[in-house]
Amino acid sequence: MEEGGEKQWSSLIVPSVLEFVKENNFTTVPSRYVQSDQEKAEILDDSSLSSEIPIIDMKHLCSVSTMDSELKKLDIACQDWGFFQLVNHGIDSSFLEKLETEVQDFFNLSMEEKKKLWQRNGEFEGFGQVNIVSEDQKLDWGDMFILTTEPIRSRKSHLFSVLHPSFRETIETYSYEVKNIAKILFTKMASVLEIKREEMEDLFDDVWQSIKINYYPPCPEPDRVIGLTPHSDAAGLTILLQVNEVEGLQIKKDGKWIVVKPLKHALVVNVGEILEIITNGRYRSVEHRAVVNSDKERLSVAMFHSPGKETVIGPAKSLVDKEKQCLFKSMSTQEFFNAFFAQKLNGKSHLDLMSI
Ligand SMILES: O=C(O)CCC(=O)C(=O)O
Ligand SMILES: [Fe+2]
Repeated sequence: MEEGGEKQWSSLIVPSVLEFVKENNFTTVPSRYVQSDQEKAEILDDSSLSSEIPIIDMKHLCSVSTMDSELKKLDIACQDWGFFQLVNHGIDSSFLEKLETEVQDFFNLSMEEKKKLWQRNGEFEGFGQVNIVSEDQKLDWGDMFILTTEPIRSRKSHLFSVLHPSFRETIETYSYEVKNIAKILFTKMASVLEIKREEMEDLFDDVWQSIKINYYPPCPEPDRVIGLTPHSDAAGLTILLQVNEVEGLQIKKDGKWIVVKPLKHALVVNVGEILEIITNGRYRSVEHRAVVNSDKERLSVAMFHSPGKETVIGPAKSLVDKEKQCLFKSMSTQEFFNAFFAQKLNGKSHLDLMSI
């Protein structure tokens, strides 16, 4: 669907899982949410590696005496894991608590209130789902709300204006703070990879940031459903807050699923496909998923950071000049996203589109 010359990644409209849970007394999950045994049996969970997911300290990254060793840790985290937990990031704890409470209140709004914020036909932002391309596709056990936060000119006023003013202000502040963290991380990564600083800055100067709030209701048969289908993020960098400290996020490492244990107020940072492309494959965008449980709801807030829609993405020139081998094609962020959202989530399969 085209609007103002921009492609909208329309997804089929699906019912709210939270509403279903609230309105029905049930013990068996509707078939549309039941995953095939094949999908589930494939890989085992492994909790022993959870504690090895790297933790990066932002203060160490930014202070002269500790910078070098923390940069090394960052580099290894992005190469070997594609994921790390960021601590001492500078966002105030009391602010994060406010955000967490408001996010919870937001999903508890009445259905009537939520309808004002539902995806309009063919639109991507608002309450709803993404990557739903057919009526018989299995659905995830979760609801989501998506909003573009940057650039400010791209904000959808019909959604922003309906948000409660206090929540709107919280989202604006959070968006600003997280954007700055993302920009610092991009610069640090450029320095350790010896990508020219200006080249990285130019890519993310007009950063395109969106917020996605995920809500996974409890499920009486958690092992038969999936909260969020295995995927890797299309973005450059995702910065995620595990809101209510309920486990659910898992990343795939060496064929096993590893839990990313919630650390209070730490930010989970992961490399997305665009960063894998820019770094010519040095940094890896890793497959991850969210599982649900039988008695606790789970919430997370993801912030995605990508180059502006018209910006051309491809392996950084200053890197390829040295490495002499270019692994990916170049295309605009918009074209890359068009391809990403035209299909259902399926691990990392769409990165193949960019491979040379
Ligand atoms: O809920 C989570 O922890 C994962 C969310 C996620 O991967 C996403 O929104 O892309
Ligand atoms: Fe993700």
